Amino acid sequence: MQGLEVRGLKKSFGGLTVAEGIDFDLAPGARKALIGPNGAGKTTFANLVTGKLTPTAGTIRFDGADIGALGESQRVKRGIAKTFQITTLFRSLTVRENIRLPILERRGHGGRIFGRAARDREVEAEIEALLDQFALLTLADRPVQLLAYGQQRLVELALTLALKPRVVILDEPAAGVPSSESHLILQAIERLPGDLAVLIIEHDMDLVFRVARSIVVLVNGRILTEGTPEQIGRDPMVRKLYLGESHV
Ligand SMILES: Nc1ncnc2c1ncn2[C@@H]1O[C@H](COP(=O)(O)OP(=O)(O)OP(=O)(O)O)[C@@H](O)[C@H]1O
Repeated sequence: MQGLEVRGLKKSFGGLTVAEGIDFDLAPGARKALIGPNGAGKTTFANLVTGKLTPTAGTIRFDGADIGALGESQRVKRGIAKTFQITTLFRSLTVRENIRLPILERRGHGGRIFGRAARDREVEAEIEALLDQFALLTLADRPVQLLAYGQQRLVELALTLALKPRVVILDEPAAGVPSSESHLILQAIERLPGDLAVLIIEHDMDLVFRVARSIVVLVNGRILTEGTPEQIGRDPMVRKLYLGESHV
């Protein structure tokens, strides 16, 4: 299968099992959300997929290949990326300078085929395209620390996309973003490449229901149910356990 294929995933910390029997698929072009109460195991699941954590049991395959033994940076090279956190941005550098860093990293600073000038032009063209995609062109030469919080989160997304991932995990992209800026996040997600597989972990149900075509509900480390937003919205168990009647 193309994309991500997780089977029987389990993670225990000592006697505490925080993921159990998780089967999960993410195909190219997917727009899937992972929701669940605090402590359900969402971040743990994301960290198992990126390789930050090692599973206790289970398999993770990408495009049919077992990637369970690969470390985090090897998985990034294969195309599996999780959003950068604002804390990883260089706050005194400009937006453009920040975006340049992962591009150079991805390209391995290599210049064996092209001359330096041609290579630089390619890098700058990539930066411009990302600035444009994330509506950051007018802010390109401003230090990140002077940007509004929602705009800083857009820079995070741009940095992640600079890695040219095929799977991207958006870990609470709207967390801390004031409602006056949340449309920026929604627009940015809507403008992600169509063939990119997107998994969004988010507590903001408005955002989840707008973006996701499929929603997975995690409770106590297990998948409770998976379905379309319409199915999840009217699932009585989900309403009772998590969403609360007022949300749907
Ligand atoms: N390194 C660790 N050692 C021990 N327990 C951990 C560790 N990391 C996470 N846990 C536990 O695993 C459970 C799941 O945590 P996790 O952060 O994955 O949940 P979550 O669904 O992402 O929660 P939230 O929505 O609050 O971010 C929690 O009970 C947490 O205390």
